[in-house]
Amino acid sequence: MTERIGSEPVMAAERVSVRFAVGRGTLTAVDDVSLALHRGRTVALVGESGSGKSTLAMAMMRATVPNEGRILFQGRDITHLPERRLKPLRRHFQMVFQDPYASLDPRMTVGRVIAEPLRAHGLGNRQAIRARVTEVLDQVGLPASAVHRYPAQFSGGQRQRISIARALAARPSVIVADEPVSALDVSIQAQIVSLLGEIQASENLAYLVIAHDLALVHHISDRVVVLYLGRVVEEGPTTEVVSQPQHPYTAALLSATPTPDDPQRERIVLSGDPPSPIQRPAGCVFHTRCPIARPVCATDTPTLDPAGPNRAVACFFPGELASGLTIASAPVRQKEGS
Ligand SMILES: Nc1ncnc2c1ncn2[C@@H]1O[C@H](COP(=O)(O)OP(=O)(O)OP(=O)(O)O)[C@@H](O)[C@H]1O
Repeated sequence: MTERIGSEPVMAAERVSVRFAVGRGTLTAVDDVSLALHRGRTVALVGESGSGKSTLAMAMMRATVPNEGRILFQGRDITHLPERRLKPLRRHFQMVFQDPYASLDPRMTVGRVIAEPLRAHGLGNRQAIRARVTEVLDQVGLPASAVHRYPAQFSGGQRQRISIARALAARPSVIVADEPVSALDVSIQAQIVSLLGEIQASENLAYLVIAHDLALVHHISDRVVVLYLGRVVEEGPTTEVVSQPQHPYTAALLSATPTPDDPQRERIVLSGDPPSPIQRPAGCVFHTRCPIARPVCATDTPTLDPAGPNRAVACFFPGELASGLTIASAPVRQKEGS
């Protein structure tokens, strides 16, 4: 798939950093990350737990204010917009969460759940709201009669359809989906992925999909951004990143993802856990776990440099772990003390 993005992004993060004060220290959750969302396209944000995916998404949704950088919506800087001016814009960006059971209020009927954003934004009278609720229910493949029932009366997949209907109700332009299928049975996952695809096409939506591994990303995204300890280590068109990862961390993530066409793929087992985001390593953030790290990686920080059209990688030795075979022959260095 070639990437030809001429239009202005509907939403963008520009050099965003988010830090939290913890105890006496500072935790850097997101470090100088830029990302652009375009209508009709999906960006997948990938990384281990704690890599900063949700924090970045929250900053883009303006649920938090970044410490540095800018958030743009339709070209407008909304980074420091006060809530009263942000509120009318909020209907344009909606979220779908991992666990539809936890994210849907169990005391509300499905009708109320879906109508809630419409009411909150004053989008129509009772009759118009009812009509819209029926419309989005139909769009997600649920009967109009669902409005009278409660979320608990539905299966996991149906509940995720309800969450999607709720996100769609106010006709947003951006949907952030945080692990939208990982809580669902494998048999249901494909249905929800294809539903999200159909809805994206019919509504021309921009998606940001958060995922901790690359398995889902393959089917759902045009572009992938790989985060490690709050930094982008690699980004590019999904098909290219997945077939030829340039960063050893991406290669490691991919090696953990079984693919039917490459069952022989060797696993790169990364030694140790990610370092604490409070005490981030000097040099390359990944060097303490990197199987190909050299001395320079511990002292100098690689910048995110172009690695082909629409691709970028932050590594002094990009491409060294590009294929399963190379991975297998590369010794995995055990870090002392880990
Ligand atoms: N409100 C907060 N206060 C302090 N630290 C926080 C806060 N929110 C997030 N963090 C920290 O920021 C880092 C990034 O967390 P974040 O939730 O963004 O990662 P993630 O990649 O989304 O992980 P997961 O896949 O587990 O959701 C973590 O170290 C986390 O502990």
